Amino acid sequence: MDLIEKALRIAGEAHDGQFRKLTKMPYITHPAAVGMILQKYGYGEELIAAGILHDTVEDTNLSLNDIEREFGPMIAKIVAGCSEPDKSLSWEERKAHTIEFLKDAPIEIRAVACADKLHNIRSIRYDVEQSGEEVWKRFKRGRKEQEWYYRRLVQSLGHESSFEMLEEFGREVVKLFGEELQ
Ligand SMILES: Nc1nc2c(ncn2[C@@H]2O[C@H](COP(=O)(O)OP(=O)(O)O)[C@@H](OP(=O)(O)OP(=O)(O)O)[C@H]2O)c(=O)[nH]1
Repeated sequence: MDLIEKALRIAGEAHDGQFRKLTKMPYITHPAAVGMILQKYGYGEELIAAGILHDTVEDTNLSLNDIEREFGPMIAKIVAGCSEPDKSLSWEERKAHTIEFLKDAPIEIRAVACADKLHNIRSIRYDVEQSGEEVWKRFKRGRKEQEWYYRRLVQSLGHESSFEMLEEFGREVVKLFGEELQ
């Protein structure tokens, strides 16, 4: 079976019944959008499949072994790189770990993580445009902390080298939070 079709079927089933935070939007719309973003920026089917699968280990019953068995070591490595290793830690510790890890992560992990964060920040912007500042309440931390997280993500993802999708992510961060005051 085509790799992307297989990723959609497996992720679709694994995320069945899950929704984006406090919405009626089926969760699978997010990983599918991440795959589409990667396709738009010219990445190949292995990265697109990894993008579609990126939240399966963190948020569903699938394990990294399941992903490696079905999709091989490269896709499993990317999914591992996009998963928070310890969900029991505080929000601050988990996000600080992501920021540090992405600084010198392999480019294929940075590309999928960037597509993930790009879709998340765009959906926040659309939600704020539609529903106003109430939207921040659905997250574990509010606007100020999310601003800190997204600005650090732009720096961290560009620590080694920049790429086209990261430029777009940087523009989205400025659209939502404004230029950073020095
Ligand atoms: N923008 C947005 N995000 C949503 C929505 N529903 C779920 N999420 C997920 O929520 C996370 C941010 O929510 P927080 O409350 O700040 O943190 P937490 O769930 O990770 O504890 C994002 O994770 P992340 O750590 O930034 O990345 P990742 O988990 O996708 O890798 C994102 O994937 C939604 O409707 N809009």
